[in-house]
Amino acid sequence: MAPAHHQAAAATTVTTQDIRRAQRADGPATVLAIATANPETRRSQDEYADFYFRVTKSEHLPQLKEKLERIYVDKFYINTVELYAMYNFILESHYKLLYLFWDSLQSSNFENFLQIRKPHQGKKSGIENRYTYVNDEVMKAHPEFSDRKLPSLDARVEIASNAVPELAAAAASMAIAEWGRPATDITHLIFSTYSDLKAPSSDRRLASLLGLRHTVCRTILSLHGCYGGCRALQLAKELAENNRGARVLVACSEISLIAFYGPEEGYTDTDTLVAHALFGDGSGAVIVGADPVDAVERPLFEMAFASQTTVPDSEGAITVQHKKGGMEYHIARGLPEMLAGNIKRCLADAFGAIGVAARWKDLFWAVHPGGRRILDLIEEALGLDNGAMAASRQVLREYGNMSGTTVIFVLNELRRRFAADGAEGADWGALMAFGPGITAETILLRVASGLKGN
Ligand SMILES: CC(=O)CC(=O)SCCNC(=O)CCNC(=O)[C@H](O)C(C)(C)COP(=O)(O)OP(=O)(O)OC[C@H]1O[C@@H](n2cnc3c(N)ncnc32)[C@H](O)[C@@H]1OP(=O)(O)O
Repeated sequence: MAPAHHQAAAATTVTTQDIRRAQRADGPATVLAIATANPETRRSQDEYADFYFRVTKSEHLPQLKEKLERIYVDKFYINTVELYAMYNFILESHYKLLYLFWDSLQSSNFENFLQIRKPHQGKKSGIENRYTYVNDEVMKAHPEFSDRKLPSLDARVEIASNAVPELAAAAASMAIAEWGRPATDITHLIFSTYSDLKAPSSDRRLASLLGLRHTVCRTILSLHGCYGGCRALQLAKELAENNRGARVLVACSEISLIAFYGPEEGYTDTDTLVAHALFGDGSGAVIVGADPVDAVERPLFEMAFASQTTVPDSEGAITVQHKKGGMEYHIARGLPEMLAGNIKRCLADAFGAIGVAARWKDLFWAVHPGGRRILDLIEEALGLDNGAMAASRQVLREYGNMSGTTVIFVLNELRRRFAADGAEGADWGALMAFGPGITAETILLRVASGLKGN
């Protein structure tokens, strides 16, 4: 063994810069696996108002029920119910006339005709289905959840402390299986949720459920709302690029049970109705790491750059607060306009910082589908083609707004689309989410080799 003074001399030849350089990865953080999960109960938007008003014992408030239906069904589509009844009448009594009608429809506008046959398709909200943890059994066991004036936070928190990490484990175990390496190779875990308010929190429980190593570095993000998934991905990027060999598991899990209660006449009921028209439950998991291992890991998207922008004068536009009767939302009426009005600034902050002048039309888009109108207005503000937000719209249609988790569903949907067509088309894209603040997060992505040529 070398004498102590020789060891000290050797140590001084290594600089902190050397150590830092050795710690850093060579390549950019890369998405290596993505998976999603939902609770069992799937509810179509058509039946949601009936379910919601029944389980919250609010059927004595028909005007609020009508309002909820107005929020998610286009009046034209309600009218088509009557049209469809008329069509059935003709079918029974005037067969010949119907034939002519049918013939003309086929030759002119068959699509519209099909819509007549499917009157309630949630056209206004852009949502057709949602998955929810709350069902008849939950409400039977906890009738107090219906009334936000009753103290129910303890019971909600207790349920969420199990349900949230369990739902996350369903997505994370699929992501780990896709990744192809053992769960014990995960070095960092970032968990984002607004639904769990206990400590030790969902990150600790998820690590146990997955059998992660006891030295895994855990971080829990709370109350980021709809930008939680994007924030977690941005942190994963920093960790992966600054810790050579790091493999970061990002997990997001939301169950809207924490904010489920009945409508209340005259008291912020439009916020409650808008929230109950949009929000669904789900979990998403992403594994992020730099320098993918050849023939073992499959690089899906490289994360080239990430930024956060706070929209000026917007502090009160989206707020959430835990109260004794559950979490209360406020979503400003002008939110879609406010986001669309600031979208170019958020993109300029992201792209300007790296000196990239992008044509928005040349990018692929993964935008948090907060609501149909938000996607419409952003698309319009950026002059994008109609199909540019197809992945976001598809997720909104099938799952609703699952808060911070939603963006992971959108990323997964994009991956599916790229894998199906061999990643033809746009190479670079923007992943965006927004939430309380208003905080907008942007990640510049590039399609990676694992998605090309499939
Ligand atoms: C939680 C987070 O951190 C981040 C988030 O994602 S927050 C959620 C973000 N989402 C939104 O803000 C929703 C954006 N809005 C939309 O997508 C659409 O406006 C919508 C689907 C809600 C309705 O569609 P629309 O085409 O605007 O329909 P429109 O006919 O104008 O409105 C229907 C009814 O909803 C009401 N409404 C619309 N937005 C509202 C809002 N934010 N608050 C209260 N009421 C609202 C309208 O006043 C109207 O009511 P009346 O029929 O009584 O007049």
